[in-house]
Amino acid sequence: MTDQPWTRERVLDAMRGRLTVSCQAYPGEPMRDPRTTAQVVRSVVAGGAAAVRVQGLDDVAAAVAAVDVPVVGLWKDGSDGVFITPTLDHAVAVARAGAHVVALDGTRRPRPDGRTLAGTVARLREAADVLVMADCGSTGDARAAEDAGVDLLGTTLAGYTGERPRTDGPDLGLVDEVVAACTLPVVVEGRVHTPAQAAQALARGAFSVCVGTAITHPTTITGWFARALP
Ligand SMILES: CC(=O)N[C@H](C=O)[C@@H](O)[C@H](O)[C@H](O)COP(=O)(O)O
Repeated sequence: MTDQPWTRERVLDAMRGRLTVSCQAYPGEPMRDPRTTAQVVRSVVAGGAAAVRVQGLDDVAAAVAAVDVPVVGLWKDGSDGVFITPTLDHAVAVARAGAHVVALDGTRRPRPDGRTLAGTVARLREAADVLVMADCGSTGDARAAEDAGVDLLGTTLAGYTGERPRTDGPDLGLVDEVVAACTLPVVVEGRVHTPAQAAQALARGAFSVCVGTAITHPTTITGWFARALP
């Protein structure tokens, strides 16, 4: 629980130049349990995470109760097309679960509820006092999301929407483009697999860097090691 409210300014100050850790287990996985998420969240905060990113309403609520750092919340519904907090209803639910930042699909693809991103952001702000992070897949997405009134631009969907190649590491080319084209803070997210890549991303002018798999997904990390052996 927070002693002081996570105002917009406090959230941005906490994240600026620092590490956000995404703590997600996927449907059917052994760690897919809000209590486990809370333990992982506490562990990464102990290691220096300045903010956490958490998927699912119960997980968001558990994370907010577990740590005193900003919680970026999202609700994944499905795994194809627009699935990261895809509708206004999903976004409002994530905010009501206690997220300080609501991450949502920030692409220009049609949304399942037929709303525009700008309309979604405006209605979400009427319903809750939260920051909004747009998960983008290209510079065009980022420009459109900035115009739509979000607070933060994420490179989360680079390599997942068909507009950019799926690079092995973070898409630093996209980071350069978005930093040059937009004025909002840019969060580098997606395939940041080493501390050096995280530092490189920030050195390119990003506002913050978010790491998921390489810190919190043991099945994938184990696979990297297992496959490296003869
Ligand atoms: C594309 C998509 O669905 N990304 C998701 C968004 O929340 C998560 O599955 C990622 O783990 C997260 O973005 C962090 O990225 P990485 O795990 O590569 O460090």
